[in-house]
Amino acid sequence: MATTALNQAIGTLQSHGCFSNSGSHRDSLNASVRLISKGFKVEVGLLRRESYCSRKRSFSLVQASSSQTTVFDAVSSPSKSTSTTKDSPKKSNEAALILIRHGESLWNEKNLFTGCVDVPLTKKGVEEAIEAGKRISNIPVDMIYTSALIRAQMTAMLAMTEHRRKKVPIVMHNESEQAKAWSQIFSEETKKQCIPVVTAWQLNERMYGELQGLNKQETADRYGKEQVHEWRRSYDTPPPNGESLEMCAKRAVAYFKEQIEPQLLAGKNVMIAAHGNSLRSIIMYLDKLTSQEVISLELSTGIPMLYISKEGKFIRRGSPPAPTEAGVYAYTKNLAQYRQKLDEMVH
Ligand SMILES: O=C(O)[C@@H](CO)OP(=O)(O)O
Repeated sequence: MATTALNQAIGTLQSHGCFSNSGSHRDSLNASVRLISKGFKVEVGLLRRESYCSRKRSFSLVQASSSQTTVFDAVSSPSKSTSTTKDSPKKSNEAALILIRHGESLWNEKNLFTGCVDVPLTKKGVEEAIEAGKRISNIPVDMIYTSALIRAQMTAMLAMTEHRRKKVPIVMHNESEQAKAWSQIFSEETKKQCIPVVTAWQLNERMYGELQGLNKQETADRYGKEQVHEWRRSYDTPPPNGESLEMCAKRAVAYFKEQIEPQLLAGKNVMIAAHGNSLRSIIMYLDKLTSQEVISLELSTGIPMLYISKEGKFIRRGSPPAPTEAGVYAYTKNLAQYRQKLDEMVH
């Protein structure tokens, strides 16, 4: 294999802008993440919070370290207001966090290592994104973060076509002063009906180095199943000239802490559309998984997962099975009230 310098590759990455439904889920709609760790199996879903409780895990998190960016001022968000609004019935430091891995891409379909190669969704991926949107259609979304890659962006946009609030997701363009100026909105009323979409290369898929474009099965045949599994799932072994999960976490989790966590702490409801490994690293942080536990964390394409951010802690609420699932709204008073408002608006 060629010896491209990793730093060079990461530099390139900076310049441009996963849940397998494995195993025997009793309810496949309910399945979001399957974690098998050191001889015990934890299936996390809406109705399986007890699994995590039984592990006696604490969900407390480190407080966010930096202040909010000004990007979001371009489009106002309901939960920013201190008064009761249509979208956020009650001001609170509680917020919903939806994580979603992109729908199936053309290279997922072909079983090729994709990494930072910018591949679009398949028709099935488009359908998965729409289905995911239905499942979160009653959950408030004030801010959307996606990677710089089209498969995550398509997923976010397609999912939002199903949202009952019918706000318009608007991609923020802050790459230059001109881009910023040329994409301004001059109606406060219109701004209120928009959701800012922030694209960030830091949320990109892990850079897969010299595996990008190779067939996963053929690579396993050539280098051995164990070696390829280590490249794909271990925490600190990078694929040749690529990023390990640890390296991916350095940028993805840092971005989450610096940019996204302050939004959640301010009560904004956030959706993140990203990738198998960038999301694995974020989930590792949210759920305080060890480098051993994360090895077994598998994410399927197009399955949304919900967390509630409250008082600096993240509470995993699994994957909303359907928009009408009563349990979704039993999570918090705020979500129930939000849904009630949506019902009133629609009827
Ligand atoms: O090819 C990739 O970019 C990723 C996600 O599809 O693969 P893996 O499951 O090996 O992390």
